[in-house]
Amino acid sequence: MSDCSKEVGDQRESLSAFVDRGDKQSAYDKILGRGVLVAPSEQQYEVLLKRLKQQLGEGRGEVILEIGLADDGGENGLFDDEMEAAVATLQSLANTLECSCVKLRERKENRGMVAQYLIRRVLDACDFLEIRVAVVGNVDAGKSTLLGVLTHGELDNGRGHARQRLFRHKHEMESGRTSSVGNDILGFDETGNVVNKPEHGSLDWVKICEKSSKVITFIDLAGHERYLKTTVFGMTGHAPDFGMLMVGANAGIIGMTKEHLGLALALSVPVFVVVTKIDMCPANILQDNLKMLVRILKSPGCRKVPVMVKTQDDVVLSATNFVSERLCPIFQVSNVTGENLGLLKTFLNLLTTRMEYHENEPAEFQIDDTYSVPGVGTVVSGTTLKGVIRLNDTLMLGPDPLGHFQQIAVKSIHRKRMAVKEVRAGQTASFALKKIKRSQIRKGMVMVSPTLNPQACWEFEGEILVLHHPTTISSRYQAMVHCGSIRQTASIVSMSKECLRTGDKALIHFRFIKHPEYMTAGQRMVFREGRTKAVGNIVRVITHSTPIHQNNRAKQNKQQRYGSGQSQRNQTVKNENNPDNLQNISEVGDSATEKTENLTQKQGAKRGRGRRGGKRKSSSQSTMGNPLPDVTNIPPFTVSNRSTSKVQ
Ligand SMILES: Nc1nc2c(ncn2[C@@H]2O[C@H](COP(=O)(O)OP(=O)(O)OP(=O)(O)O)[C@@H](O)[C@H]2O)c(=O)[nH]1
Repeated sequence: MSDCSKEVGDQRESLSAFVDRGDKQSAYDKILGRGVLVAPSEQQYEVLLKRLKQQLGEGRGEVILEIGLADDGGENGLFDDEMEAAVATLQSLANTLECSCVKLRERKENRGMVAQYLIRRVLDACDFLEIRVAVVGNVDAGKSTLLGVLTHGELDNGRGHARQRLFRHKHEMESGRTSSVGNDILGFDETGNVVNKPEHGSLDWVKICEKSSKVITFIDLAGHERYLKTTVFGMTGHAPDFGMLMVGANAGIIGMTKEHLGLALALSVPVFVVVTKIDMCPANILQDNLKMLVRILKSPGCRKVPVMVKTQDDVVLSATNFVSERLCPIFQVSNVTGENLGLLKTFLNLLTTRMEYHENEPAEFQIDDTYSVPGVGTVVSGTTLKGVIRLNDTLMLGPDPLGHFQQIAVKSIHRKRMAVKEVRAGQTASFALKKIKRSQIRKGMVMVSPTLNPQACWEFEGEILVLHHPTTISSRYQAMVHCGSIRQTASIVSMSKECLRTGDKALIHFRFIKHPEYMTAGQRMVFREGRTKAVGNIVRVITHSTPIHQNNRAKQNKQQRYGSGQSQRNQTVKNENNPDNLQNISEVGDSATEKTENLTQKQGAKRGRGRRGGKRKSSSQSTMGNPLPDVTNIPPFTVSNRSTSKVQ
């Protein structure tokens, strides 16, 4: 048995198990057992049909079933003729429900064979299941290259050939570095075949979507520390279902790898790892780097169960158990020879969305970008978080700098550049809006159902865990709040503890410094500045009927006058805590490279202070306990900076 089978073997789903989960008093009891599909009676067939339909609904159109397992602890497996009959029944059930039925794997058990099948609904041309995968990892790990190879079906030459198709900016072409949040798609049809067919080097997204039952959207994030702000925004604002952490086989866990892993963990995004460049890495170095990776994943900060994926069986087992968040499948691939890319594709084909969907919930859509399209007008893109949004629906767009929401009509809807009539929770989309200028909209705004009667907030309370801070955090500290597609500096008004160090938890009262935002209790948030990072949940949103900004400014000015002394005191406090949390990731395998990096960072910070003459800082650059930024210089009610370029 492989490592993978050992790790996840006990969690296997079987058809009998899922039937067993139903109402015990109903007819399900009578159809339990290994032979349930072999020769079902008419009544049993109807019950199976009903259960399969329900299961497909829960799985947003697909389910993986295992046939031949005994439900009573008896002997597993079906004889050949029994298996044939069972598969015929399953095929017939699938056909009745307009689904495909594809064998994923089979294995020999003590009595006979056990097999796993993927049942996937055949969707019409306008519909497809969408899974979002955030691609993270250090510079040069091969992120853009892997995406180029997967989406364009052409191997790389080891010198940056495949990634050229994905770069969006001239400077990216020249430097070979990703700096923006990019989207690439990979479509699978109902039988799991890749549908991407580039024509003259470019992909027609509409064609891919029309032919696909499932579309994987890769959110390609920058690996360089300089673009960390954009990477954090990609992880929070684009609501990924999964994170794909890329590691270069030669380089191992260096630079931003741990930072990105920590971010995914903090946001509870399940992660799988792809080790690239195995074609050019000496075996001993690969083994050393894999050992280090496994050590980090198992460390108290991560508490993952790493699993090397080497066979088709491993793929199915890890994909079916992946939602558990603890499992961390590891792939070893080469973008040049194509080794193991087939396993990775099968895995991607089997991933299921994590976002729940309830048709009757009021709609909520978060905006992560805005465009002005000639002939169309203002277009916003983002993710549907709840409910359904249909063509010509009227929604509330906001909040504006005064905290107001305005009614807005949806003129047209696109999913992956394909015109559709509706979008549901978990799906990304672009809307053309009527009678609104692009300058009136910014990232972080929402469009919600009028029934929600949305309220904007300047202040909120969050329960926060400090993952890393060199000294202590106290009231008046300012840093960037990332929450969904919100990205704004907030200051700490008060805390349930006097000061916070690495590993501390506290209830914190925050206040945004520029404009009010729309938030809801329960949302995950990241509070960060450089490598200082705190994560947590919004527990209370404090809404005010009138803007409190002006009052706050007076208060903040006062605080600013007294802030500096306090900050100097704080800076001298040394962190002595060593809690069992995410910060431990950085303690595993600290290398000389990292130390050099930290040093460079510190020197950079010093240089930065020198340049600014140690006085005024921009809000996003403020450091803990240092004087607050000059809020008087921020115009009271202006729309925040909205750059058209995504480079940050
Ligand atoms: N030999 C070999 N080279 C690879 C492989 N994958 C990527 N490369 C090369 O590694 C270099 C860096 O790859 P990129 O895809 O740009 O790395 P990245 O992680 O996207 O880097 P950023 O965009 O800066 O974050 C390129 O020259 C690729 O051709 C691989 O599997 N084998």
